[in-house]
Amino acid sequence: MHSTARSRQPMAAAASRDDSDHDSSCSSFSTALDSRRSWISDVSFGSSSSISVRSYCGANGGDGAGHHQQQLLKPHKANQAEWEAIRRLRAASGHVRLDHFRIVRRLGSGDLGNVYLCQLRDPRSPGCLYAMKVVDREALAFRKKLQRAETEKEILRSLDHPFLPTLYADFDAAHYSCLVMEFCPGGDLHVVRQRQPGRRFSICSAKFYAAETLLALEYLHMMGVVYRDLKPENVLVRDDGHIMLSDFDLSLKCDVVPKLMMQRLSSRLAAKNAKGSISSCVPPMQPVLSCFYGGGGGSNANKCDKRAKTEDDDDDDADDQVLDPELVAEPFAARSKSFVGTHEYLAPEVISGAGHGSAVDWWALGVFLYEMIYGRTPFKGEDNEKTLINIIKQPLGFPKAAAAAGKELEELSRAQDLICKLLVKNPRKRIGSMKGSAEIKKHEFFKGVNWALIRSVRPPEVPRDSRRGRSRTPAVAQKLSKAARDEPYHIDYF
Ligand SMILES: Nc1ncnc2c1ncn2[C@@H]1O[C@H](COP(=O)(O)OP(=O)(O)OP(=O)(O)O)[C@@H](O)[C@H]1O
Repeated sequence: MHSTARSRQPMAAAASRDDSDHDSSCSSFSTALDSRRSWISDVSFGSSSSISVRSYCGANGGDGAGHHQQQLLKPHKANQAEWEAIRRLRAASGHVRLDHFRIVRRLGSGDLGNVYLCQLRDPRSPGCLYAMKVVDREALAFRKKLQRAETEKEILRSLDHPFLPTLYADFDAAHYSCLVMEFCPGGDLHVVRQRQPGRRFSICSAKFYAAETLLALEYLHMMGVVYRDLKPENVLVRDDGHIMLSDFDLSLKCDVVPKLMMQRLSSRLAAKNAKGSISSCVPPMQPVLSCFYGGGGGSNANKCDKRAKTEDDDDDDADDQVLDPELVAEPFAARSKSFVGTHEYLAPEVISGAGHGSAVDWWALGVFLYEMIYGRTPFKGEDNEKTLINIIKQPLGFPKAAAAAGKELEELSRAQDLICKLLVKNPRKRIGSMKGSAEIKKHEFFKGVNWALIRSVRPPEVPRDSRRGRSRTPAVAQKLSKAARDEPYHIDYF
C-alpha cells in the first residue's frame, strides 16, 4: 500500500499546520494532503489549571546559563563521548555556538526546518556526530509556527530518557535556532519496515519496537507531554538498534498530577510482592525477550501461563483480596481541541473535535502496532476524507493470517487482542485511559518483556557499521583535516 519511503515524505505545503486557533470541524480537512503528513489546526482548551505551558528560559534561549543546569543534568548520558565533548566545549568556551560545528550533510527536512548531520571541529572529539535541527525563526514567525518550534525546544530540554532525544545544546545564530541532538544512523521505522520480508515486521520485532515506544510514551506522559504524532516515520533507530522517538512540535504540554490508584490483589500475591518477589515471566537479571532468541522462551512462557492462571484464580476469590496502591502519572486532565496529527493515525476523538487527551497516544500505538505487523494502517481510505470517515465508523478488521502457525499464531492473536483494546473508538473505554501505560504493559502480548532491562536486549536490527564493531562514523566525518576544521562557516548555508 505504501510503496516506497519516498512517497511518504512530508509534503512541502502545509497550509493547515499553523499555530492559529481554528475550529476543529471536519470541514477544515484538506483531502489533498498526504495522509502520512503531520499537521495541526490548533484550539487548545481546558481549565487553565490543567494546561500550562511552562517556560524554562527566556524566549530566545541561547546556550547560556539560563538552562545550562538543565542540560547538564542528563544522567542517562553520563560518560557518553558526544555528551562529554559538549561538556568540554562548554567548559572551555562558556557557550556552544554554530561555528563550533562542521556541517557534514543534510539528513532531512521537516515542516519546521532542516536537520543536518554535523561534527565538532574540536580535534579532541573526533567521530562525535550530532543531528542539528535548524529552524528559521523569521520564516516561522511569518508562517505563524514559531510557537510550535518553541514548544518542541522546551520539551526537548526537559527530556532524559534512553528512548527519547537528548538535547546536547541549543543556541541561536542570527535568525536561526539550532537544536543539537543525538544522531540516529539507522533511519526511521517506516524505512526499516520497507526492507523486511513482505514489508512487515515479524511479531517479535514488532513487539520489541512497540515495547520501547510504549516506554517512551510512558515517560512523556509522566512529564505531562501528550505526544500526538506517533507513526513509524517519527521512530528513529539509534546506532545500537534501540529506538528514539523524535519530532515534538505537535506535542501538547500540560501539568500532570501523579495519582495513587488501588488495584485488587490476592493476599497471597501481596505477601509475595512485599517480600520483593515480583511476578514476572522473566527472571530479574535476564536481559532478554525470550521470543527474540527462539530457544528457551517456550518453557518459560508455559510456566508463566500456569503461574498467571494460578494468580488469576486467586484474584477470583473476592474474600482473599487486598488493595495494592499503584502510582499512575498520566496527564488525565490534558484536553485539547486541536486537529493535530497524521490522518491515518488520528484518534476518533480528534476527528470529532470533542476534545482529546493522552488516550490519543494509545490509539496511535494501536495503529502503529497494526502497521508494523500488517504493513498498512487499519483505516486507510482512498483519500484523507475517507480515511477519517473509516476511523470514525468502520469496525476494526484484520487481514487473514498468512502462514502463521504454532507459537507465531499465538503471538499474533495476542497482538490482535492488544490492537483491539487500543483501537477502541471511545477513549474512555480504551486500554490505558484509566491507568496509563501500566495497564498496557500488563497485556498478554508483552508477557516476557523485561521492562527494566529492555535497553540491554539485542534489538532485531542493528545499523550495519556498529554491528561490525566499526565506528558508526561515516567515512566523510571520521577524519577532519585541519583545513576542514578551520573552514569558515556560512550562516546562509541553511
Ligand atoms: N536525530 C536524528 N538523527 C537522524 N536523522 C534525523 C534526526 N532527526 C531528524 N532526522 C531526519 O530529519 C528529518 C526531518 O526531521 P524533523 O524532526 O524536522 O521532521 P519531520 O518529522 O519530517 O517534521 P515534521 O513532521 O515536523 O514536519 C526526519 O524525517 C529524519 O529523517
